[in-house]
Amino acid sequence: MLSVSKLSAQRADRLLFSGLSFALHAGQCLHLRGANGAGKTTLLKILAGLSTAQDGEISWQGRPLAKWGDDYYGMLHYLGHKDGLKDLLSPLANLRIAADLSGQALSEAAALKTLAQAGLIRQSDLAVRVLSQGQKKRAALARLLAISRPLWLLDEPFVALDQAAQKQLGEWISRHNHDGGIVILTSHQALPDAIQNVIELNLSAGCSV
Ligand SMILES: Nc1ncnc2c1ncn2[C@@H]1O[C@H](COP(=O)(O)OP(=O)(O)OP(=O)(O)O)[C@@H](O)[C@H]1O
Repeated sequence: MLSVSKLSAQRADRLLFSGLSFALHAGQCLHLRGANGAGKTTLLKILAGLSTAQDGEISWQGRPLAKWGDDYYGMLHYLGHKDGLKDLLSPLANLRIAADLSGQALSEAAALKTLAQAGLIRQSDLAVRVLSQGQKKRAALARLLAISRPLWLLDEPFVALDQAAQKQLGEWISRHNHDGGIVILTSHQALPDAIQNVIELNLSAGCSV
């Protein structure tokens, strides 16, 4: 379970949100909504342990993040606006290195199978720098399948994806929820139908779900 209690964030001289509280249980998906600049990315980064809140507490599995230390990073995938890929390496090499770094070694055959699921089999050996935006996004998203982690924090994951890839990502998220994983995502567009029982949190409007 991920629980957030009375969280507040200020950036520059602007209070983005305060008193933000919610709890997410295994299998739930939270859709963060709100106008440009409302603080969605800021909140995701705070939840990922990459940025600090002014006030409040976040706990994972009943334990405050401060007590988790670096072990917390092994619980989550954070996919931000930057895809986190090495431009000179191939999607295959990127995926295998990411898996190695996470301590979940991935054979070449398993990595290729994942890239096939991501629709990238023909591009698996090309340098990432020559891929299209959508293909780069697919290469980044392939990590979700290849490296098992319970918490997915996804910032605008559908941007740059074509209809088929959006539908497929919706199915991955649905399956992750079905397997007990938690997903928090931002999206300015409606979510694919496959994602069920979505909780919405509008940062422009309120602070609790
Ligand atoms: N390090 C920072 N220094 C100053 N201001 C910041 C910083 N980080 C974020 N902000 C400001 O905080 C506000 C919230 O930014 P954030 O990226 O969280 O918004 P968002 O809801 O994700 O927006 P969008 O829908 O446009 O992606 C913005 O006004 C942004 O300029």
